[in-house]
Amino acid sequence: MAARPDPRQQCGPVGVERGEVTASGKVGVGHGGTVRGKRHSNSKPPRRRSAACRRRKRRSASASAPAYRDGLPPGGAPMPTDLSARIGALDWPCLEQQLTERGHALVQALLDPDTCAALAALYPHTTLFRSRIDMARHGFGQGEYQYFAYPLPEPVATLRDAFYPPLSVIANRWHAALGLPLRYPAALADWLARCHAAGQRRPTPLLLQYGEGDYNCLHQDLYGEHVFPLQVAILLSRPGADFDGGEFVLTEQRPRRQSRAAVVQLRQGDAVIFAVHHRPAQGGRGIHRATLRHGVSEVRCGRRHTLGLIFHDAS
Ligand SMILES: O=C(O)CCC(=O)C(=O)O
Ligand SMILES: [Fe+2]
Repeated sequence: MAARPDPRQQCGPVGVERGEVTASGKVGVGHGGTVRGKRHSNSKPPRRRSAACRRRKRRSASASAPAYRDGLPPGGAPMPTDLSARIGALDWPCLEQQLTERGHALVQALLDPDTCAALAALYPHTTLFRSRIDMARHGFGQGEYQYFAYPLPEPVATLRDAFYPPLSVIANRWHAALGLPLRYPAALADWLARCHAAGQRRPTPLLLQYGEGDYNCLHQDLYGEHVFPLQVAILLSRPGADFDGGEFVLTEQRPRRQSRAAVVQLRQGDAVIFAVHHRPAQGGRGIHRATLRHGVSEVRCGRRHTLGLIFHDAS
């Protein structure tokens, strides 16, 4: 049978903008600059499981193999040897256009399933991490995440190193467009040296883990005065197989307008690049600052893991 043409907008061989669902509404207004902004109550009414969730629960109860391979040694995740080169070879002009027009861009199938599974399997290796956050305890949502400790394991270090240079070019153009004087150096080490000199020394790349009923409230990942304006999240689990629900959501607030929401449909191994807190947006009266927040809708069933790459370190 002939393959159906993929209606999604292509961004070169790897970067692809997948179809997205957008909606308007009053979401998260008025928390400009709030670190992990909008919070709400964690008490929820009892949930009715969908038939698909019930079927998955029965299947996973009888399955003999775990969803993820376990027991990888620190730094032992298999890394595609060409990962750095592949990131450099992405269609950056196309990704920049998407970022500048919408505040997010999608890179399809950046990591292969084995690498995703190996990364998710790092979660129980607590010695790899500097701290673990219970989201409900902080009012951030429900679920948990851990910040990696330095030295970052592979392929996390390579991913962060390789994404930074092309993103710094975009970040500098955004700053120029917004009339901000700060410019970012071309190498991650130089940017991190600036963060460290200002007391932001703790690594921020993180691994997130969600179970049934978990969610991540809309927030901004700000950890101090020094902010790199773009970040990356990579979905490590398989939607529809490892979990249902749990969609990556972004909201954008423009001056004097209601917020716009976007659901980015990620598949396992896809990376979404997005604005941490602001992006330049073209308005009727010139360029202004749009404010962004991101989060994850409720995971209806199963388990979802994500790798987050944030480029400023934390104080
Ligand atoms: O789990 C997700 O998709 C969101 C992760 C996130 O908030 C982050 O990487 O900063
Ligand atoms: Fe985040």
